[in-house]
Amino acid sequence: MRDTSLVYLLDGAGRVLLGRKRRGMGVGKWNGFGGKIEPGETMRQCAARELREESGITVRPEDLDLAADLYFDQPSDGRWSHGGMVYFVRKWQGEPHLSEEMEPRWFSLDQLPYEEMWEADRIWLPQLLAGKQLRGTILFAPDGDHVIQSIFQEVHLDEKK
Ligand SMILES: COc1nc(N)nc2c1ncn2[C@H]1C[C@H](O)[C@@H](COP(=O)(O)OP(=O)(O)OP(=O)(O)O)O1
Repeated sequence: MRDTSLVYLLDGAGRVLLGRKRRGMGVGKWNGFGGKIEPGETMRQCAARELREESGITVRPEDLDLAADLYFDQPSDGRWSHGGMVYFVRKWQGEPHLSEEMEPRWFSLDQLPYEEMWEADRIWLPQLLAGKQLRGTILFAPDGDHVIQSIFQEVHLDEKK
């Protein structure tokens, strides 16, 4: 699969914007906003486009703060393996709205719905929210949903804006 972006809005008042996926990979789960990179795009452009398409929110690619460089490893069917760049953003324009792909909702940072999120999120997302930058690999079980193993390393991520 093509590499993907994943964006979380932070409102500076202790809340994060998540979306409940309404179709495709991870349907029914709360997640950040994102999707597959298109030919000719940078990952930041992909992140800004996917966020706009899925929530109506507009951001400048250079306002995205890179937080993690992940690899979603699906050994039972390598076609689903892909990289995922995770960003936080604190400056945006517009109000989140329902789209074909996502139902947006603000959550308090101390009450994230981990039971209804991807299994490994509870390991890496709190670390990113605490200000760490991570590189990591998440190894999926053959069902493509449950996680067998995940490995994360704190790093300094440097990406051209
Ligand atoms: C551990 O696995 C995952 N965890 C989290 N938190 N997010 C994940 C995981 N695996 C994939 N994702 C994210 C990465 C992307 O943001 C989406 C998948 O992208 P999608 O398939 O929805 O891409 P689109 O281009 O939007 O799809 P369409 O072809 O439907 O437009 O999930």
